[in-house]
Amino acid sequence: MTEIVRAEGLSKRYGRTAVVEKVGFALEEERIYGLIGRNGAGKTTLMRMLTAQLQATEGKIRIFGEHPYENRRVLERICFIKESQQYPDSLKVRDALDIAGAVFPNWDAAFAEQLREEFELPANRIIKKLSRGMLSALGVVTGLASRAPLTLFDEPYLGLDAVARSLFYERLLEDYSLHPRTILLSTHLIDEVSRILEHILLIDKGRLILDTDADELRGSAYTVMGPASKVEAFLAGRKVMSREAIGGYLKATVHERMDAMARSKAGQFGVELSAVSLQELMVQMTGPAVAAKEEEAV
Ligand SMILES: Nc1ncnc2c1ncn2[C@@H]1O[C@H](COP(=O)(O)OP(=O)(O)OP(=O)(O)O)[C@@H](O)[C@H]1O
Repeated sequence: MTEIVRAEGLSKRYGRTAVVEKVGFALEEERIYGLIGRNGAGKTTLMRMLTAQLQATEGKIRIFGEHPYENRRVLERICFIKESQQYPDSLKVRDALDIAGAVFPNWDAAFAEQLREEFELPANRIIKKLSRGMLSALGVVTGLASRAPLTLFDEPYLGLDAVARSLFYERLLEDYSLHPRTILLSTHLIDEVSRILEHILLIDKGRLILDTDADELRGSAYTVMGPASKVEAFLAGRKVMSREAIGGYLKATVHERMDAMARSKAGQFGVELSAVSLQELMVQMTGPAVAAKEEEAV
C-alpha cells in the first residue's frame, strides 16, 4: 500500500494552550478514514495543518511524500471541503463549480452536474443566498466531483437533511468504488457514517487516542444486558467499560471480543450479548473519567 499522508509529532499551540498535541499517523492510498472526535477535539485544526492552511507549531507532515506548504504539485491533488467555506459575494453556484473544474485536474463536470441536480442546487443562485443545507450540499458536490487523490471533508453533513445525507453516503461509496482515492472525513456523529469508514482515527483533547481498522474496532467490545445479578455474575473477571442500571436490569459494556466462550457463558447465565455501536464506543472512550470507568471486575 502506498502512503499518501504521514504526520509525525504534529502539534498546534496557541500560547500555552495545546489544541493538537504530538499527533502521528499515516493514511494509505485508496481508503476511507474517519477522523472522529467530540466538539473542539482538534479535528479542523489537524485538517487545516494537513492541507497547509495552518502552520504547525512543531512536527512533520508529508503529503504524497512532500512538504505541502506552498507546494503546487501537492496542493492540486488535495480537495479540502471545509465546514465554513467562504465565497465571494456575487458568486453563483454554477460559477463555483466552473472554478472547481479549473482547479482540480480530475474534475468530472458531468458528475458535478448530476450531483447538483440530485442535491437540488439551483445553478444560478448566488451562493450567499443559499440555505445552510444547500451550502453544505455545494461542498459535498465539489468534494465528490473533484475526484482529488486526497479528499478531506470536514463535517460535511452540517445542515443537510436525512435524505441529502444518505444521498451523500451513497454517491461517495459508488464513486469511490469506481474511482478509488483517499478520503478523510471528520465527524462527531459516527453511527450514520460508520458503515462507510474503513479506518478510524479518534482524537480527544488534541491527542490521537486510537488509530485502528473500523471492523476491528467494532469487534473490540460488546454490551451485555439482563437481570442485574445475572449480568454481575457474567461480568466477573471481565474488562468492564461502563454499567448502566435500568430498573432491576443492568446494561454493561465489556471491552473484549465477543468470542464463542463469552457467548456460551451468556447462555449459561441467561444474559443477552449484542454488538456495541461505534458511536457508543466513542462516547465511552472520550466521555468523562474513562480511566475510572474502565475497571477489572472482580
Ligand atoms: N485561532 C485559535 N486560537 C485559539 N484557540 C483556537 C484557535 N482555533 C481553534 N482553537 C481551539 O482549538 C480547539 C480545537 O478546535 P477545532 O476547530 O480544531 O476542533 P474540532 O474538533 O474541529 O471541533 P468541532 O467538531 O466543534 O468543529 C478548540 O478548543 C478551539 O477553541
